Amino acid sequence: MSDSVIEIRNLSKVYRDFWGRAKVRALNSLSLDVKRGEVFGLLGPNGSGKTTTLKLLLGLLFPTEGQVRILGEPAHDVEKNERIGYLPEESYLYRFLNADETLDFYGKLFKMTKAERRERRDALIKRVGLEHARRRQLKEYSKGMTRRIGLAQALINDPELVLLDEPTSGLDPLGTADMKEMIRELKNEGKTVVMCSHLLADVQDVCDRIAILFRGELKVIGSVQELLEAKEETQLVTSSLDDATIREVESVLEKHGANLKSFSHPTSTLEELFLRTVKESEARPGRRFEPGERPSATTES
Ligand SMILES: Nc1ncnc2c1ncn2[C@@H]1O[C@H](COP(=O)(O)OP(=O)(O)OP(=O)(O)O)[C@@H](O)[C@H]1O
Repeated sequence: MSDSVIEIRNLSKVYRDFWGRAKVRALNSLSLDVKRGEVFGLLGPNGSGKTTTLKLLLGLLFPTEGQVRILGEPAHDVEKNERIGYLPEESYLYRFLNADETLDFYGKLFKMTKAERRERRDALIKRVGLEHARRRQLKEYSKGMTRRIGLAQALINDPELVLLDEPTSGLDPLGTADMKEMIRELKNEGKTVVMCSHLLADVQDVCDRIAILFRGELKVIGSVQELLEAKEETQLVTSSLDDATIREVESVLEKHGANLKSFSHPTSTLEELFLRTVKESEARPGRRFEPGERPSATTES
């Protein structure tokens, strides 16, 4: 079995107007892979093509050029969607159903038996922390509760791959922490997660790898650790040193018996990386960084 759950090759999407005239090139020759079991973050400013990518993966849109294979099948094969969970940016759940009825409804769509539906529904409601509100109509739900039931719905079919569009948007810090924990749990269960988000700190916390899109083009891709680690610098953390020792420390650290508590490359934040990528992409539209390469703070613009 290939360890790539998603294989995107030279994918382009041009939206056309009513008369078939090209209106927007939302994606331009995108190629990337998502590996089994990783949490992958798709980032980019508004309108950079993130949602378009997710919809192409689900086969909800047809590509203008290029190929997408997902779970070993072509993206237009809708049967593979039975193995995928999708949390859209905007919830499209029925407002007059309660949480129990909602999950029961989606369980029926996946042809689950009554007993399976009940078991799955109870487990998911517990998992997303909605036990107190399971019999309230969704129209009464807060934004955070709506995100939670949306996630439960996305997981009803116990999917191998979960696509999350802005999973933490509108959540308070507690809700965000819960959502991040739930994403980590999905990873621990061996599931693959792809998430789009503008909330960079959240992405930094949960994603193994990220890609940054800019106007439909891939600009940066790599592991979060690799992209944020400043290899050209070294950071030492020691026990408190007196001034004299500090002056000598570069040459004689070991001789002075300092207690070296950590030894690492300092990391920047995903926010810095994101802003530098956008700035560099605006200044030099043709510039594309190699996998794992990143625009440095000193990149000229
Ligand atoms: N149905 C559509 N018809 C025409 N243009 C569209 C359509 N959907 C998206 N677009 C355009 O395609 C581009 C990419 O949009 P997309 O929604 O994929 O971006 P995004 O990165 O998800 O943005 P956001 O962060 O705002 O959600 C934008 O210029 C958008 O206006």
